[in-house]
Amino acid sequence: MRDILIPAAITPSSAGSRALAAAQSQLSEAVARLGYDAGMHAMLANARRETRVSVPLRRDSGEIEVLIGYRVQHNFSRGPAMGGLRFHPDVDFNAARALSMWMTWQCALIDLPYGGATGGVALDPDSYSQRELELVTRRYTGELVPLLGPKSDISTPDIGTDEQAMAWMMDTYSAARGYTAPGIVTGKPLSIGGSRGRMDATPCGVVHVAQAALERAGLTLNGARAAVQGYGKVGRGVVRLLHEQGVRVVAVSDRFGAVHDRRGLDPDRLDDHLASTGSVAGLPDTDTISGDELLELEVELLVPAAIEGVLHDGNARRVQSRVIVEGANGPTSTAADSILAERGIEVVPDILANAGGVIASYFESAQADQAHWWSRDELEARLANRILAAWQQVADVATQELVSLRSAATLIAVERVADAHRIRGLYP
Ligand SMILES: NC(=O)c1ccc[n+]([C@@H]2O[C@H](COP(=O)([O-])OP(=O)(O)OC[C@H]3O[C@@H](n4cnc5c(N)ncnc54)[C@H](O)[C@@H]3O)[C@@H](O)[C@H]2O)c1
Repeated sequence: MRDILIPAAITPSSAGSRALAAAQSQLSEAVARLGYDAGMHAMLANARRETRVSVPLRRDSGEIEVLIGYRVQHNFSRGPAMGGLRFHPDVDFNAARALSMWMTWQCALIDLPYGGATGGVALDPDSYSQRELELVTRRYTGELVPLLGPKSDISTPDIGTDEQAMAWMMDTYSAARGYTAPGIVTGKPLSIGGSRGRMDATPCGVVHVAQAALERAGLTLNGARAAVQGYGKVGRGVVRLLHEQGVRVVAVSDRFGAVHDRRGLDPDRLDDHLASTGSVAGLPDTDTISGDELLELEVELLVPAAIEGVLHDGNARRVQSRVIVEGANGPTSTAADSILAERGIEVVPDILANAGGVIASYFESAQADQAHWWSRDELEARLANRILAAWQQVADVATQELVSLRSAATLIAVERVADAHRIRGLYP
C-alpha cells in the first residue's frame, strides 16, 4: 500500500516545529475521537498549498539582502483562506503550517465561511526602516499575487504587521490587478474600507471568554488579578479592557522585560512609558521581574499574548493561575496542556480565545459587500454574541465528552471541516 501522507512525528528543533508538533497532535486526538480514517486524517493534516518566495530588498545602505517569505494555505473547503501576515525572525514553513491549520479550525469553530492560511517573512521588523518594511511588504505581495485574492486568500495583521502593512498589501495587489481590491486584506485603515473596532476586536474577544471562563471556575472578572504576557496589538488592548472591567493587572511583559505591581498597573502609565522608551520594561515605581516569573505569578487569570510555546513541560507545574486564556496562538505545548489539565487549571484555547480578530475580519468583508458600515457599538455587540455562542458550544461539548476546552473546540472545528470535505467530494 502506498504511504498515506500523515506527517511523521516531528522532532521539535525550532519554535515553528514545536508549534507544528502541537497542532498535529491536537488534530490526531480529534481524528481518533471522531473515528475518521487515515485518508481523512491526511486531508486535514496536509496544507493545500505551500509557497516560499525570495524577497530581495535594497536596504537603505544600498546593499541587497534576500529575505525569505512564506504563505501556507491550509484549507479552502469552507471558503477562501484567511489568516495573518507575520514579520518575525522565527517565521518558517513549520510555523506557517501550524498557524494556518489553527486558522482553519478557528474559522470553522466560529462558523465563518473561510478556510485558513498564514504567511510571513523571516525578519525582525525593529531592524528595518519604515521604507524598507514597505518594500518588503510590496515585494512579498507582488511575488504572491497569483495566489492571493478576496475569493481565494485574504490576509490579516499578525505579529510585526499592522494596518499600514495591510494598506501596502492592498495597494500592491490592486496595482497588479488593475482595479482596487479592498477585500484582499482585512484590518486595514478606515479610509480604505477598514472596519470600526477591528483593532480592538481580538482583545475584546479575549476578555469576553476570560469572563466566561472565570465564571465557569466560580470566579469573577471584577476583583480578579491578572498577568499579561506581550504588550502588542493583543496584549495592550487586553490590559486596558481588563483594567476597565475592574481586574487588577499585576504584571505585564514584552520582549524586553516584565514589570510587576501587586496594587495593579495603570494602562495610561504603561502606554506613556512604551511611547517614550519603546518598552514596558523599567516602568517607574514597579518591580522588575523576568518574563518567566510573570508566567508563574499567583493570579486568577494568565493571558499569554505574545508568541508560541511559552508554557511547556519545564514551567507548567509552577503556573499558579486558576485560568489561562490564550491570546497568542499556540502558547501552550502539548506536554504543558496535559500537566495543566492534571492540575485543574482551565486553558481557553487560542482558536476560541483570540477569534475576535477573525470575526471582525468577517464583519469587515460583510460590511464592504453591503457598502454599509456599522457603528462601533453594533460591531462590539455582534462580536460578543458570536464569540460567546462559540464559547457555549465548546463548554457544552467539554462537559458532555469530559474533555478539555481545547479538545472540545478542536473536535467541533475538525468535524465541520471534514463535513465540508465529504459533501464536496474529491475532484476529479
Ligand atoms: N493581532 C491580532 O488581531 C491577532 C489575532 C489573533 C491572534 N493573534 C496572536 O496574538 C499574538 C500576538 O500578536 P500581536 O498582533 O499582538 O503581535 P504584536 O507584534 O503587535 O505584539 C507582540 C508582543 O509580544 C511581545 N513579545 C515577543 N516575544 C516575547 C516574549 N518572549 N516575552 C514577552 N513578550 C514578548 C512583543 O514585545 C510585543 O509586545 C500572536 O500569537 C498572534 O498570532 C493576534
